[in-house]
Amino acid sequence: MNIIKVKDYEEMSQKACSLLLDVVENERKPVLGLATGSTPEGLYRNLIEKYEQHEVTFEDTTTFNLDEYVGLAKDDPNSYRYFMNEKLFKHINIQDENTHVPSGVAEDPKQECKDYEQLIQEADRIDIQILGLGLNGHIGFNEPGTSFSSRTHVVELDESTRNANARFFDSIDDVPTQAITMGIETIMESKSIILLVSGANKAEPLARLVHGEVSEDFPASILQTHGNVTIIADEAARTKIDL
Ligand SMILES: N[C@@H]1[C@@H](O)[C@H](O)[C@@H](COP(=O)(O)O)O[C@@H]1O
Repeated sequence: MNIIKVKDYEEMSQKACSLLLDVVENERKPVLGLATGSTPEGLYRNLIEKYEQHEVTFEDTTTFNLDEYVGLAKDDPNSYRYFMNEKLFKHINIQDENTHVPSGVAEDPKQECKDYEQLIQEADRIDIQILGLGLNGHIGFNEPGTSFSSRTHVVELDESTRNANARFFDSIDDVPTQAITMGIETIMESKSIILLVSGANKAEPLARLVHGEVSEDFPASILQTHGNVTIIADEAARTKIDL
């Protein structure tokens, strides 16, 4: 794993933006894997800025998001589809039909997972996948214990994950109990992966990811076995790693 050391959140976001733009500029039909949460917001702000400065076009870009809450519709401000529309898609020239987020309100969530997986397979590959890091080592919404050979599936969210994400909702009771997430094997098939890590609360999980054993108890540890992973970590997140 390649680790890029940056000073702070803003530098992490800029660095991630330039790596992503390399792909968008050099692939004929770029396929991006995108994430939600607080961590990639700065990256999206940087991408919008580059677009507004006419430095990039997204007209041939396709995107696949990692996950979505079950039960939240696309116009629910806490849905990840809403997040992506507001934080990125509506500000750039990407075509609506080329942006993919699993539906949280599909009548049959299991079928939705199959259809989503199928779409990813049809796109052939994800050129670059952006990941954040959950405090318990989750990637996407793949909680501890998820099989490394999982494909897109429905998950029960850990109480700790619901608590960590409760800050976005009125109360913990409003946080959905289930989500649809790309599987670990699906994520691992991406040609390249960029993991963004910022802030002191991520220092412990980052250390376990880098130095710990590869185990389904800590899903992000699988990244040690991928041939093209870049971790961009700021100072606060790096206090417990030895590099
Ligand atoms: N499902 C998302 C993940 O995709 C995200 O990477 C992680 C960290 O979130 P944050 O970036 O807000 O710390 O938790 C959320 O639950």
